[in-house]
Amino acid sequence: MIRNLAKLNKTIGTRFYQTSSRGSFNGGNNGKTAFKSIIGASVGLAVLFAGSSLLDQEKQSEPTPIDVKEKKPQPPKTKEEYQRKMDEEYDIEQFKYVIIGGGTAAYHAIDKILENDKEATILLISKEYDVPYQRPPLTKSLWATKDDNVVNTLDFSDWSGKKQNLLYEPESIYGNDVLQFIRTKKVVDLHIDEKLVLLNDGKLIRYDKCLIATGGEPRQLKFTSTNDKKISTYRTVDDFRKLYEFVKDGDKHVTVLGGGFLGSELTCSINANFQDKNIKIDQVFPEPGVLSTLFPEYLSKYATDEIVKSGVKVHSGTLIKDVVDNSENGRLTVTLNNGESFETDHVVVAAGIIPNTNVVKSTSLEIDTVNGGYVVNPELQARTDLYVAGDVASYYDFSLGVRRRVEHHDHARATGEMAGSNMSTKNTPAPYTYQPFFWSDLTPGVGFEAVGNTNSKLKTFSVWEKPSSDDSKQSYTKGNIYYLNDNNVVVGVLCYGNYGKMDTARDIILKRKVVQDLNQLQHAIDFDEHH
Ligand SMILES: Cc1cc2nc3c(=O)[nH]c(=O)nc-3n(C[C@H](O)[C@H](O)[C@H](O)COP(=O)(O)OP(=O)(O)OC[C@H]3O[C@@H](n4cnc5c(N)ncnc54)[C@H](O)[C@@H]3O)c2cc1C
Ligand SMILES: NC(=O)c1ccc[n+]([C@@H]2O[C@H](COP(=O)([O-])OP(=O)(O)OC[C@H]3O[C@@H](n4cnc5c(N)ncnc54)[C@H](O)[C@@H]3O)[C@@H](O)[C@H]2O)c1
Ligand SMILES: NC(=O)c1ccc[n+]([C@@H]2O[C@H](COP(=O)([O-])OP(=O)(O)OC[C@H]3O[C@@H](n4cnc5c(N)ncnc54)[C@H](O)[C@@H]3O)[C@@H](O)[C@H]2O)c1
Repeated sequence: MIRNLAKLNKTIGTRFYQTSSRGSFNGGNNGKTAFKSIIGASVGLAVLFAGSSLLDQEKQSEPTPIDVKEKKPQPPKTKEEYQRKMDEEYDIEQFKYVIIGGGTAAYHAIDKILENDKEATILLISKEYDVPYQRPPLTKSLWATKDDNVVNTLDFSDWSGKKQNLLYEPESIYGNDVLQFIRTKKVVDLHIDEKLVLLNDGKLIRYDKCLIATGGEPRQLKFTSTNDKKISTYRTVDDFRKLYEFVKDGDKHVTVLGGGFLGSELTCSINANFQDKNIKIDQVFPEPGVLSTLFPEYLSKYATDEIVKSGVKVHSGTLIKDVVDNSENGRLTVTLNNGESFETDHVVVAAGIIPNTNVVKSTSLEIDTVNGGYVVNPELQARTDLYVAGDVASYYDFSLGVRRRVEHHDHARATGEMAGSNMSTKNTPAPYTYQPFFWSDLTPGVGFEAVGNTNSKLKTFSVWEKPSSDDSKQSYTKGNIYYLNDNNVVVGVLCYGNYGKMDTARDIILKRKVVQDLNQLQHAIDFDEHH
């Protein structure tokens, strides 16, 4: 914290916000960001810094003796006066906006607040060290740089070859009179009536409006070995740095537990980029194939076969029974529930996330007992002046007509923007009616964008482009998969290898048309030509 403040202090007087260089994507904000040039005087800067620097220190000043004869202490007359006295006594700093969590939803909320409110004072609190960054490249492009210095630069090229950096904005834009950043501190409670946030070091902060954007925590599994250097979860840039440092010199065996998005993407990226350095991977998961909660059975099988062909040893339909330290060779022994066992150097557990709903303890906030997460109204409020966005929000999906929770990037971006906008608008807050998309890339032939309810338990109808002669080896190159509910209404669409179709897919879902004859869907979405 002190180190951070020292760093932040260096930026005093700069008040310089950089425009993001990132491009736009389907449903994105067209690359526009309010982290833009705001150059001006640093009014109030000293006050905020002085306040922040006290966050980690005990209050040192002696109490001033009161002359009892001259002045009788008067009880506070108004709530505001009471608050002011309390804030002075306990060194409580006040911010117009307090954002809990330093991820994607938080970043986009701040961006909107800066756009709407020129008087904003914002405090961002994250339990991570790093300033907000995007997570998708952690399982994709960051592994493909062929530059071991990537752990320091976090520079990479995206799928189109465009140069990117993992951080949404450079460090230097945090820490000034408008935007403060507290890192490596956890919010442990919220007093909603008093509008107070409690940090794990005992400090209190007062807000006018607050956003909970705490995402989720990787599910931990218990094994006999408790060696947390060799058995890890994977969610943060720090997890990336550690795993990359571990595999970069080659000659290792890695076990990935999980056949969902994270386990499958990570397996494919490490395998594709480090196979030539003799990194061997076993992937273990209970489902019959990868991404089987999403892909129809035949496609999950195809994707799994592709991963096997790329050199990974896949154990589908299998659970890891235990992981034990092997004292003879310092490695780990993995035992499977089918009786097999093998030696490994590292186990990555990718077994889903648990939404972080542990920030409000002294007041009850409704938690969705089915989907998890804090229940919000259409304006993304859990209570007046308290908003929730991203992975941790349980919201009502207007176009699907169900309450749900979405654990994907575009939803975090869009709800972050919406919450930030609603927190700072002078107008009536707007409802979140957007239908977010998500995407994944595994092996070079396995990649897609999808929108809506794409649960593989639903009835699906797939339309595949006939492969050209060059593609003849690959069975599935480009296709559109439609997910239909019991009433034969399309509720989800997955465009496999067929990019830029999400708006058309959204329109189909929004129309809620009963599909009388599935062949009507044959040409509902065309195939793009440039890939
Ligand atoms: C490796 C990886 C790859 C992904 N790839 C894709 C992809 O390709 N496509 C896609 O659509 N989605 C992808 N996702 C999912 C997407 O990144 C998430 O849905 C998104 O990051 C959620 O954003 P969020 O802001 O809600 O939460 P997060 O980004 O998780 O941010 C939450 C932040 O809050 C902090 N925090 C939590 N509790 C507290 C507390 N009490 N006090 C202070 N801070 C706290 C956390 O440390 C974290 O910094 C990926 C996820 C991961 C992990
Ligand atoms: N604003 C948004 O909604 C949004 C969404 C996703 C990614 N991004 C940005 O994209 C940048 C790149 O991120 P990344 O490298 O982790 O993701 P990526 O390169 O895997 O994909 C990013 C986007 O490109 C699409 N895509 C992937 N492969 C494609 C292909 N072969 N042809 C056409 N489109 C394809 C994806 O569906 C996704 O929309 C990041 O800067 C990120 O912030 C923005
Ligand atoms: N492209 C993307 O959208 C993308 C990419 C990476 C990560 N993410 C997000 O990151 C988070 C983590 O991803 P994930 O793949 O871990 O979650 P997931 O829910 O997609 O998959 C979880 C996997 O772990 C397995 N699993 C769960 N409990 C288990 C247990 N007790 N024993 C053995 N296996 C168990 C499941 O069977 C499944 O294979 C999710 O929110 C995900 O949406 C998204």
